[in-house]
Amino acid sequence: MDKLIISGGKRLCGTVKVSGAKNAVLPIIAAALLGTSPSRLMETPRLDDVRTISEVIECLGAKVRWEDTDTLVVDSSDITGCEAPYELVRKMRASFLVMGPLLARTGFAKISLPGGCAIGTRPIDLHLKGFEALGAEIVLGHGYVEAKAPRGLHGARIYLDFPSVGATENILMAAALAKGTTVLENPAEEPEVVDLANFLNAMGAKIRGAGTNVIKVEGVNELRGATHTVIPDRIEAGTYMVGAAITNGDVYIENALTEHLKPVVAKLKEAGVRIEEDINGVRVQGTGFLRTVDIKTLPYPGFPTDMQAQFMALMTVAHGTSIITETVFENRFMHVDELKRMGANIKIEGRSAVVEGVPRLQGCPVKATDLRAGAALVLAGLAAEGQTEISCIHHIDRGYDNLVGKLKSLGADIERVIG
Ligand SMILES: CC(=O)N[C@H]1[C@@H](OP(=O)(O)OP(=O)(O)OC[C@H]2O[C@@H](n3ccc(=O)[nH]c3=O)[C@H](O)[C@@H]2O)O[C@H](CO)[C@@H](O)[C@@H]1O
Ligand SMILES: C=C(OP(=O)(O)O)C(=O)O
Repeated sequence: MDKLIISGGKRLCGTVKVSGAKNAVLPIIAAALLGTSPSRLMETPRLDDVRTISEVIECLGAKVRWEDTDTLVVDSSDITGCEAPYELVRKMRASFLVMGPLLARTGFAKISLPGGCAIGTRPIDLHLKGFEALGAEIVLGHGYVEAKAPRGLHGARIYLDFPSVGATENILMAAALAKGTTVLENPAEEPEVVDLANFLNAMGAKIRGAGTNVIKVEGVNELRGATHTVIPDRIEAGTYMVGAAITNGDVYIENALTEHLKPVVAKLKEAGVRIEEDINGVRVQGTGFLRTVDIKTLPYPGFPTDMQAQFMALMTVAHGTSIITETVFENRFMHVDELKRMGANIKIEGRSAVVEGVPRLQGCPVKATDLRAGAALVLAGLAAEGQTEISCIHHIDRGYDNLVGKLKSLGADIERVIG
């Protein structure tokens, strides 16, 4: 098992470019299954999750190849299968996003029930509610979900009890080929949903209102492949912004869209971090003094849950007390125990963590429990006194493209030790 070894205390300085968004490209790769001709996806990040979902759609008969460093070509002209196996779906929940396209394209889909993961049970009831509303028959059994629509799908009015990102995306992909009009109420409004809708429209879909609280879809008979540039990863960008702040550094994050990061920018400014936004990115400078601030995670446009762990790492070395409340997932404080091993002073009270800032963290061996918890430990290690050794870094490999290379280019003392 590989590990990361970080010697803390180095200021991050310089320029880093943000890669394409994991949470945009995964549904977009799934959506390419709808196309009867090849799609070219530019700014595709080199992530384990991209490899996993590529394996899933190859199981279904799609052909996937890299055209150059960051362009992925997906050819789903011939779909030969309708079943996504457990060993792939369990690796990455987002594999479940192939259900909507498969159902719409072939009238049948059999997908392994996605397990939960460290951050919560992560059910799929809203996905299935949407598919049934569109006319699919759903059968659960033997760890699989089967969806059948032999006569095709039809439009429907669907209300989501919670603005689930995945359910919104799965339903949009299914509705794109349904007969008639679908109205989706209370959908997720994340930028990644908008990017998916833009890709689907480039394929010939008729989707209006993505990014608002009502989305309308006019079903069409066929979708063709399209060329699309994936939006920058706002969570990767936010992670490097916190990296600059926690090391009292000075980092220009190229390609960052701060429009997608308003709550993170606002909270970093409240904490005393200097932020200069421009059309090509954002400059983040530490000011030598960090104030604690309170955060509460919410669906977009609220503070993103995917930035909660990273921000908590920052608050562990700020002056004062911070209350961090996680409202989206029921178990997303797995990083707390590991940060406490490094000397952080954190108490969990229900869905909130009370963080008392300490002067400095101490490097030590810690374990990544999930993707963003791992990112938080990297940030803590960059600021800590001494050496931090992070194990189980396969979690981190899911969502950060060339993390070690990018941090090294900013002056971090970090090595990946092959285990
Ligand atoms: C690949 C991808 O895009 N992952 C993101 C996506 O995950 P994902 O799409 O899984 O997250 P959801 O928005 O669906 O989940 C949010 C909440 O809704 C609940 N829920 C979800 C579906 C459902 O059918 N029933 C239900 O109750 C979940 O348990 C969770 O408590 O959005 C999350 C919330 O922004 C992010 O943290 C993830 O990084
Ligand atoms: C939770 C995340 O991703 P996933 O939904 O793929 O687990 C994340 O990106 O923080």
